[in-house]
Amino acid sequence: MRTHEAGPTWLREPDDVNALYPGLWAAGVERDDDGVLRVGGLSVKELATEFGTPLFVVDENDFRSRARTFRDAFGAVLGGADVYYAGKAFLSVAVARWIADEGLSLDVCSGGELAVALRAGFPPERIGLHGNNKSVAELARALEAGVGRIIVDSFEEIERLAALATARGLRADVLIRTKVGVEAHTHEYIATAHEDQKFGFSIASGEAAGAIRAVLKASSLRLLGLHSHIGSQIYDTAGFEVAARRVLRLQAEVRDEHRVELPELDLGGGFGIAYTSQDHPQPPAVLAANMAEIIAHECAGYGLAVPRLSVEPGRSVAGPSTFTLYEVGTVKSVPLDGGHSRRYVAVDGGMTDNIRTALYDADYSCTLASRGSSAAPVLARVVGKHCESGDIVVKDEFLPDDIAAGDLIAVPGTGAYGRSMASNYNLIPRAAVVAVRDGDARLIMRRETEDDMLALDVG
Ligand SMILES: Cc1ncc(COP(=O)(O)O)c(C=O)c1O
Ligand SMILES: N[C@@H](CCCC[NH3+])C(=O)O
Repeated sequence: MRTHEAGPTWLREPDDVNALYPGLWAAGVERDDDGVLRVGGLSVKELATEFGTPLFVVDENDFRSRARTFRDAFGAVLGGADVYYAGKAFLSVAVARWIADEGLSLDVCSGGELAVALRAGFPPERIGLHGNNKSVAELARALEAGVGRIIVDSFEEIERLAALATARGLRADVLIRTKVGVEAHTHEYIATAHEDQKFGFSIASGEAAGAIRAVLKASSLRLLGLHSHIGSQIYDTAGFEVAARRVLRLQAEVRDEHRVELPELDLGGGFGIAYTSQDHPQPPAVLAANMAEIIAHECAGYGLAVPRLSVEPGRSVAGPSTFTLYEVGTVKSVPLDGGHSRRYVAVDGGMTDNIRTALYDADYSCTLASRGSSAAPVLARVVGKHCESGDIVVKDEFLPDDIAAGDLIAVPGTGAYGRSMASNYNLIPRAAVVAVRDGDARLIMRRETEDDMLALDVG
């Protein structure tokens, strides 16, 4: 007897609800003979007991190995391209140290991210500072810290930065963020290259050419190159290719107008990852080879020297390394039309640790993590504990019919834009992050406490 309504077309009823789809989980995740999930040699039951739930569990070896894979894949093309890990995906002092150890550079986009990087002792010359509205204090701090590059995003910022650098007797290295006019295939809120959005200087309108003139005129700024970031969670490489073509055409125009060849080119991040078994991301080596081919071809066509390429992956390094561990509380069966029902499985977190489902209608998957089960699969919706009906973590997943309070559920692919976008809605303390490696678990971000929140309330 089917105990569920028909699922969405992408969701196939699994033969085995205990199966782990390899593309979704960090390399160190496996199930033991009792069906308990283990990561880096530790069971999720031990982790939940020691650190509580909800808990972000990072497989440190997996994170580091993805960082290295990007470094090596891009390091192997065009005479060596640089990889700036985008800290907005997830940044802590420990993560900044992993990134430094693995030989990557770092993209920060706020004073807070810069502060974490500096506290970690991250080499400032390997940091790039982004932001469409950097404050004077943020720009000043970046200059004083010796940040390697500032990616400018507006005419006002060019003036501000030039004045701040002049006042300090410095020359700041800058890239200009362009808007290439590509409609990236992703959710509207995370597409960043169409004309009607806040980031960058439009190439089509001539704004980018104006920004180039302004930077070249400012004696306290040195123009390293152009930058483009078309959006996030993108699988289709066509958008990156169009972006590369448009930016390089502009680069050729710069050479013709100003007689300068810009030495660098940054094509941003945005590489998609798998959130369900239906997602098939491109490996970094393929991304690197495709970009290199287009760049080499366009440069040859324009007679340009090939600039030093850099990219800024965030999600594709951090996302797959981590799962969120939740404890199940209330389970409800909600009757639907046609005699069907949906199982609502409520967990002890939700939209405060994962806003992506509510914000971008994102798909996630999950599994029963604290035991195996031979019960029949039922179509379930995993929801949180917040006062919103949109507080959904996993819209549709098959879970065993005997799922019950006290079970642990794990949601893979939550290392990017989960903890980094966490909130205190409903005054729920933000979740802890634990890094697991070779049988050791280390807290890298502690759980917030009620006292932390009460301390802010000075009324
Ligand atoms: C300028 C810039 N670089 C890099 C990234 C990282 O993107 P992702 O995490 O999709 O790789 C972002 C975020 O979308 C960004 O705005
Ligand atoms: N926060 C977005 C990605 C935006 C990245 C910043 N430009 C997400 O979760 O998918």
